Amino acid sequence: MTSDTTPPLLDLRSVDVTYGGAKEFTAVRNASLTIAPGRTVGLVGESGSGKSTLARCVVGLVRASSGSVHLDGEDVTNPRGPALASVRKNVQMVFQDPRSSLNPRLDIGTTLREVIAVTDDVDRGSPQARDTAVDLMARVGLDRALLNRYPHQLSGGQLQRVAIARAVARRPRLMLLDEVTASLDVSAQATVLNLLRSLQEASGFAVLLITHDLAVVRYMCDEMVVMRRGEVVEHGATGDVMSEPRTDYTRSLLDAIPSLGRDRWRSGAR
Ligand SMILES: Nc1ncnc2c1ncn2[C@@H]1O[C@H](COP(=O)(O)OP(=O)(O)OP(=O)(O)O)[C@@H](O)[C@H]1O
Repeated sequence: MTSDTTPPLLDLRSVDVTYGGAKEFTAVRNASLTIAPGRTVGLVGESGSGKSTLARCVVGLVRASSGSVHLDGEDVTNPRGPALASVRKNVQMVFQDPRSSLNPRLDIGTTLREVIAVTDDVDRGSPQARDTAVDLMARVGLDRALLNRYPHQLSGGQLQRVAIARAVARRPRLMLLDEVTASLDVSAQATVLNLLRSLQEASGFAVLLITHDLAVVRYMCDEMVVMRRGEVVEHGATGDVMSEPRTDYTRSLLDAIPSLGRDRWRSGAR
């Protein structure tokens, strides 16, 4: 998809993230990571290894205490001003629980049109915004009738598709997906994973996919990154890392993949 000479879309260099409080704690330590345009990179590691913190640092939700983050060659470390605008425009993050990331007081149409208004510089009540919202619903495989419903009236899988539609509306170059299928049943997982693949094929955004489920990585990701205790301990082509892990830690994670993993989602809706 991309050649080795393609400059990275995301370039983290020696990033530390330290949480304050009574006892300081370094959750990410000397982490370096590049993601080329259009690539799908899985980020795995045991609970508490720093995966979410790393992603949150990229979007500016937590500060890097040292190191740097570059997006498309631009320094967006601890973004403010133009750097923040650049991150907001180019990077979208989707979280595990769509119920807590969508405003319960807004119907789905309003939620989408608010984002469309900002992205496309149109009035949120304009016919253009309405048409784009309808188009987005079609792209994520949801009935347009759901535009008039509120979050509590949708299933978890439907809500996650709305959250993805809202992220896609910004036309990001990088999507950070933090356990987006963890709260879904296997059928809804299949729908969301296959949806992400088709959206990515159509739009070409890169993905950093955080998951505990290595079968998801095997199904979705060109590359995988392994974190342990805040450090990046392995990064390579998914097939290479899975067939020849360089650390015992990665080997132990791989041993935990359920045997049915490989083709669990192939028959899912696309
Ligand atoms: N706001 C915070 N303040 C203090 N410590 C935090 C904060 N958020 C996370 N941590 C700690 O930082 C470490 C890394 O957490 P993080 O959520 O990044 O790990 P993770 O790999 O994403 O874990 P999980 O897979 O369980 O989501 C953990 O020890 C966690 O307790």
